[in-house]
Amino acid sequence: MSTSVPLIVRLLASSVSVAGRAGKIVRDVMSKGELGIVEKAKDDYQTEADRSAQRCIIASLSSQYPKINIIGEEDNPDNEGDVCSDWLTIDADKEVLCLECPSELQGIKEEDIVVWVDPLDGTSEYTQGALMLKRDPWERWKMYLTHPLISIKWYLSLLQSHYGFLEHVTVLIGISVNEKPVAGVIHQPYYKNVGSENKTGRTIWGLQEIGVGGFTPAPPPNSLIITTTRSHSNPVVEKALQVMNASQILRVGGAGFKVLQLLEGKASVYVFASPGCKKWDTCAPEAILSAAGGKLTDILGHNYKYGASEPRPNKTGVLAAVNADLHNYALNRIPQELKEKLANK
Ligand SMILES: Nc1ncnc2c1ncn2[C@@H]1O[C@H](COP(=O)(O)O)[C@@H](O)[C@H]1OP(=O)(O)O
Ligand SMILES: [Mg+2]
Ligand SMILES: [Mg+2]
Ligand SMILES: [Mg+2]
Repeated sequence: MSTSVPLIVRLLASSVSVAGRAGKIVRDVMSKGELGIVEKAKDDYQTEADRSAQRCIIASLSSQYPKINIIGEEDNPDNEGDVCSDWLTIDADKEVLCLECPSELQGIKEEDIVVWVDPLDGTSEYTQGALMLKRDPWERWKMYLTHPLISIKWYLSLLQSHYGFLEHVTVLIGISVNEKPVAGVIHQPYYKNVGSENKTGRTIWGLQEIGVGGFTPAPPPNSLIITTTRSHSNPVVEKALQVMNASQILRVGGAGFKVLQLLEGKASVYVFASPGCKKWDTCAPEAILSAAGGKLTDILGHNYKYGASEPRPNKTGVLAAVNADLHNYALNRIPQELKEKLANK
């Protein structure tokens, strides 16, 4: 790769390639069927796919950019240095390498950059998607035959909903400079490309001032459609949804997938009034959403900072929208007492 390409563009191009490699690891772990689930805390799981994908990403990026501070979600105490050569990816996406460098980022050095890695966003949906894939096809038919009350339609919709969860899984690589997310990658390992392309997965990228790529942006829906958590709700999260006066609420997994829904016109606002998300969940989505003209803040309307010493949790929740007007609308709808409740937690 030519070193005449500006650092931020090279790093984004490398991140696009390595995110695709990590996505293949995520699919391979699922195909082997041994997920190696570990419970890190209540409702907070890690699988072999989270661990391996992170090792692949961090080893690949740090071998090429040794002075960049790379922070990943998972602790891998046993295997930090153990990365097979097949995982080391030094390719760079050719289309991204041709991008212009934003004027503000022309002189930056590796030391100025912090990269936030979520090797698998939507672990809960990944493990639930696995439940259905694991079941033997013959067992499935037996279940149908021995339960005459279960209609084929009902069974197919159940199957679809579990397979559908895998679509929520993403690999996130967020690039921040001076505490601000400036570029990012969302890779969706289970996205099914329709048409002539016979490949699974897609990679979406964004770069400040330059724009977004890897998908076709769509205008927001005509009515207010909110996207929110499906696996980490609580009464405060629900209260913040009720006050929005939305025409529809979509409950899906992962911060990456919810921001994809905003970018693709499936929803207009993402509301999560709870502290569960961390910096690696929001860095890449925020960078891409801002590059597309959207906005992501906490529930109080404040920007998160992405310096290496910042606390990991996004304590005051997530509020994102496809544009500043809708963000403002949603921000004004959230009652002050709810904002205070989160801020004082
Ligand atoms: N209470 C929580 N504990 C751990 N992770 C959380 C929690 N809430 C949210 N997250 C992380 O934020 C992402 C978005 O949340 P949600 O899907 O609930 O909207 C989750 O996929 C998860 O990331 P990850 O799957 O990478 O651990
Ligand atoms: Mg996790
Ligand atoms: Mg995550
Ligand atoms: Mg994760």
